[in-house]
Amino acid sequence: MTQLYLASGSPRRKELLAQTGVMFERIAAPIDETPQAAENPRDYVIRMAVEKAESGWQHLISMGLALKPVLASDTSVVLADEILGKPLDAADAAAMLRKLSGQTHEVLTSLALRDEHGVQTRLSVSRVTFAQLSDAQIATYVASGEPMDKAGAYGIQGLGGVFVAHLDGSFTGVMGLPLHDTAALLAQNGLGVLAQ
Ligand SMILES: Cc1cn([C@H]2C[C@H](O)[C@@H](COP(=O)(O)OP(=O)(O)OP(=O)(O)O)O2)c(=O)[nH]c1=O
Repeated sequence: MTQLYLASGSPRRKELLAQTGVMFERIAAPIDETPQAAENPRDYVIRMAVEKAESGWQHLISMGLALKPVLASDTSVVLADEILGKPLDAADAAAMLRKLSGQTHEVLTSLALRDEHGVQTRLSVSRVTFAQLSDAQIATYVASGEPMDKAGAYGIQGLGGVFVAHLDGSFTGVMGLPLHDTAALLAQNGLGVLAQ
């Protein structure tokens, strides 16, 4: 029986949430992901997860579905206060990877859990150091297609993992859903193995 709804179209989040053993269904939660002028990156990722969870909650109400908690998340790559979202095209992906080359950036992944009492949030912060990348390596990686639907134009769980020289934080957080933080948030609501 469904215990939770996941308001996300991300295949990574579906796969990671399944690892927690909680029974869930996915629902769509389309929102406008444009950052506000001068918005702090941490405020931005939290706001995105809250808006996705709220959109999912309103969807349950409008469809007359059973009201179960709605989980949503957002991931941004932040380099020196610049938010790198998903690349617009191959040229944008290559430009992001040139910026990340040889540098340490932060990956922020927010969580929001909406239920009848309101919304609870968490933020996972990881620091990722990229090796120095050559133009040829960037071109080959962009041609693989992997960067296109990912924040910062890379996937640590795929070929992009070979560029990661060092990680200080949560691997699953960088991938899009920090498993421990997610399980801890669910446990506060009596769900999942950490609630036992
Ligand atoms: C940095 C990084 C990001 N990503 C992915 C995770 C997210 O799916 C995506 C960031 O975009 P998001 O806007 O956080 O999520 P999304 O649009 O893919 O899905 P949703 O429907 O939940 O809004 O980048 C990886 O898969 N691996 C990585 O190493």
